[in-house]
Parts: sequence; C-alpha cells; structure tokens
Amino acid sequence: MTSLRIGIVSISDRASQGVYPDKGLPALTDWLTQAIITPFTLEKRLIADEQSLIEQTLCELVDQHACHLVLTTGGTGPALRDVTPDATLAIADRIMPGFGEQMRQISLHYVPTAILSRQTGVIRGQSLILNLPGQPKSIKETLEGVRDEQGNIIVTGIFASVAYCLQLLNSPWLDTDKAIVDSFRPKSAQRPA
Ligand SMILES: Nc1ncnc2c1ncn2[C@@H]1O[C@H](COP(=O)(O)OP(=O)(O)OP(=O)(O)O)[C@@H](O)[C@H]1O
Ligand SMILES: Nc1nc2c(c(=O)[nH]1)N[C@H]1C(S)=C(S)[C@@H](COP(=O)(O)O)O[C@H]1N2
Repeated sequence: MTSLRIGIVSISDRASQGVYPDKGLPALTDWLTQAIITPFTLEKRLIADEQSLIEQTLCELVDQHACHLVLTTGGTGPALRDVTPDATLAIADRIMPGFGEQMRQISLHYVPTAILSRQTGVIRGQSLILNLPGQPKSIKETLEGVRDEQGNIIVTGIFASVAYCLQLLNSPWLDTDKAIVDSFRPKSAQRPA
C-alpha cells in the first residue's frame, strides 16, 4: 500500500543563508507529527525566495517524489522578494482559493496585518499545495484554527479540510488527532468503523 507523502518547504532568504536558524521546517514537522495519526513520510526543503527555485522545488516534490500534499512556509507577503504565491500559481493546474481565504480569516484573530498575506492553495496533478505565512508560530495558527478560552474551536483551521480534499484526489487515507484538528468528512465519505 502506498503511504502518504508530504513535502514541506521553508522559503526564507535569511534562513537558507544561515543568517538565522530555520524554524519553519521544525515547526511544520512537529505539528504534522502530532496531528496526523496515520502513516506518512516527509520530504523537506529549505530554499531562498527565488521564484524559479520555488517553482522547480514544487514541481520536483509533486512530479518526481509524488508528494500528495505540499506545505510551504514564507514569502507570501507584499515585499518584492515575497514570491511564493506567484510560483505556486505558475505551476498550478487548478486554484483552491478557499484555503487562502480561510487562513486570512484565522490570522486576523492573531494579527491585524493578516490581509497582507497573498497565500493560496492549488492543485497540481493530484497533489494539493498550500502556502502558509513565514512567521513560524503562524503554522500552528493557520493549520489548527482559533480557540476560545475553553479550548473550543471558533474559527476552523485549514487542516480540517485537508483529509477530505486528499481523499477526493485519491491520496492514501489520512486521519488526524481530534484533540488537535478534527478532520471533517461528509457521512458518505467516512470509513466504516
Ligand atoms: N524560516 C524561518 N525561520 C525562522 N524565522 C523565520 C523564518 N521565516 C520567517 N521567519 C520570521 O518571520 C518573519 C516574517 O517572515 P517573512 O517570510 O516575511 O520573512 P522575510 O522578512 O521575507 O525574510 P526572510 O525571507 O529572510 O526570512 C521574518 O522576518 C522572521 O522573523
Ligand atoms: N497567523 C499569522 N498570519 C500572518 C502573520 C502572523 O504573524 N501570523 N503575519 C502577517 C504578515 S505581517 C504578513 S506580511 C503576511 C505575509 O508573511 P510572509 O511573507 O512571512 O509569508 O502574513 C500575515 N499573516
């Protein structure tokens, strides 16, 4: 049986040059390892904010490594070197605008400048590619969503929709720890107990 393959890409000029240690890949690895309870493997890349390099890396992860899901972090803002969404759209077959819309909704609960992120989601072939912001703490925030003081979810994290999206793309089965993120599937798409 094929197991789920996830590509994670940290896109940062300074982290890739060693100016500061990369916190993107560790944050993504930690979150995914805690949240996903079914088997998966990770393919990791740390690269600079260069559009051609980002496009090449995304294509390599999807076309050669057959990653079912690719998560990027960094380079989604308006600065001239923030080109992750441009690279993602350039190699996309189809756009999934809901992911960017939902992340901006979530992030507005944490930072008033959330609207500055141009993050998006796309499909290339049968793979889902999602852009997360560069601030390392925003990885957990956008994937998991916003909770009230009692710990109840008040704005759903984007990862709650990833399992069903991957299912529709014929990926291997993905289940999450409900305490971290409750994956939603319509009744007709749920596995018999
Ligand atoms: N990979 C990373 N590791 C650690 N901190 C990061 C990383 N990426 C971003 N940050 C932090 O989050 C902030 C916002 O991220 P952003 O993607 O806008 O980076 P940036 O200002 O374009 O710089 P760079 O590309 O050199 O990381 C950065 O200024 C930095 O403090
Ligand atoms: N959850 C969350 N979303 C966030 C932020 C953040 O700190 N947390 N920063 C915002 C800011 S200030 C910018 S400029 C954009 C783009 O950030 P990026 O270039 O690091 O991807 O993400 C926005 N979204």
